[in-house]
Amino acid sequence: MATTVTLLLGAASSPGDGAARDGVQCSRMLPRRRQQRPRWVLCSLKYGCLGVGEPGEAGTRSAASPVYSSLTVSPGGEAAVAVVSSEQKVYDVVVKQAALLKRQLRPQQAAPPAVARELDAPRGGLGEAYARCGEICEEYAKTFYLGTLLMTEERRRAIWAIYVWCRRTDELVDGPNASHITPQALDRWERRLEDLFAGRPYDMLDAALSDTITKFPIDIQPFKDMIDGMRTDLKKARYKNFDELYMYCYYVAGTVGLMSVPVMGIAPESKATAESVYGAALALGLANQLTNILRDVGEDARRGRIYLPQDELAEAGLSDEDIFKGVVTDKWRKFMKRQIKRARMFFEEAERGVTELRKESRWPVWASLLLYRQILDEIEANDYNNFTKRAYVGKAKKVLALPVAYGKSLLLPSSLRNNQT
Ligand SMILES: CC(C)=CCC/C(C)=C/CC/C(C)=C/CC/C(C)=C/[C@@H]1[C@@H](COP(=O)(O)OP(=O)(O)O)[C@]1(C)CC/C=C(\C)CC/C=C(\C)CCC=C(C)C
Ligand SMILES: [Mn+2]
Repeated sequence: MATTVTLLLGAASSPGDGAARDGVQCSRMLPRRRQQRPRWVLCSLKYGCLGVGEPGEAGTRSAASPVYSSLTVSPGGEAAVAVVSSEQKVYDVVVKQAALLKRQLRPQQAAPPAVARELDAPRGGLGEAYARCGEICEEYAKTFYLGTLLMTEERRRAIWAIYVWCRRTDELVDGPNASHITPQALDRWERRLEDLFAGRPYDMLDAALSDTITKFPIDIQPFKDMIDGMRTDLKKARYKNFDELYMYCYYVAGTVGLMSVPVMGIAPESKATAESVYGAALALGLANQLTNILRDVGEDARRGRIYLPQDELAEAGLSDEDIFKGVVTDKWRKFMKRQIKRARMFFEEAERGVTELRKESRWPVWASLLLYRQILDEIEANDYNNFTKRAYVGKAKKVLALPVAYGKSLLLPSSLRNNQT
């Protein structure tokens, strides 16, 4: 699939001028609709094409010499239709989510599930469903679970319900029954999702999410997109370039950010636009997934999968065989440095948005950002051996991250600090 996906990257001097920010060049080739947007420039976040690497290094491209993508934009600057449509796809989801949030609308005014009436009953019905979601979340993601305890009860339960749905979706393709999962099974999972959004949950865990969507302006699209990502995972074991990888990362992880923002909520004092906060949430999902991919290179290769962009591997003089052999060479180190740099840029983009969330929601997000980002440091500390050594953040570092995250969660929204939107 040809893709160029964009995010909102803060205020720029004038719409559509391709301004550079933080050394990252922004695309001049924006869809018309975006060029008309006041005060924002949508910058292409295809960092592989936009200033990652040292000047003159392969893969470093700027707006001045656009080679945005081998498959997407001609040197003359005409973007292919396919590019715009992929780009537009994520952008449209972001805008739709932001609009729902601004109007505090529920996407589908589904009848609340029958069990919803029992919401406040501590045992049985929804009370039990949410409690079970909490237990699952605690079991799989302890630190994150701890962070959710700071949130209001309604928000915390909603995040647990979303977490559990994501975890179950991932288990379909990665869990013990994964070898039996067919595209048809994913189609059934999607119908089940539609049913729960229509107020017809199949089981108690679905009922929790079904209830959550009646309380927060959550749209079905990111959920459907995550299922699409899992479909991709079933049939695709190579990614031609960063465009393709970006789209995959959006599907399986960027979507999580989009699902979570309506629940986490934007701080009432924030001056940021909802779109920019969604952009940051998307960036956090992407950063996490890229980090996941870099950590798991060896493990994935043993399953016959290489998520790394094929064109960048070739540029670095590396082949699939090199990945399967798994020997750390200077070529590999150089390649990895570039990948890590890109992931860090997404984390940086995400950071700007975390402060815009409601105060009580910021801690778990900061904690997950800091902890995940440290995996990149660990890959470096392992001298880029992600073939046979799993980068792991030790307990002491994990514990230390929690007060740091808490401290950061007390910061004023950056839109108030530096007059950003
Ligand atoms: C403004 C702003 C920054 C807001 C914050 C938005 C936000 C909460 C973003 C969260 C981003 C996030 C945690 C993304 C998850 C990314 C991820 C690791 C996805 C994994 C996919 C599959 O990959 P793979 O199979 O390669 O990986 P494993 O080997 O299986 O690990 C996932 C596993 C998909 C499933 C995702 C989840 C189970 C996580 C769901 C998490 C939530 C709903 C809560 C998110 C909130 C916080 C604070 C972490
Ligand atoms: Mn997985």
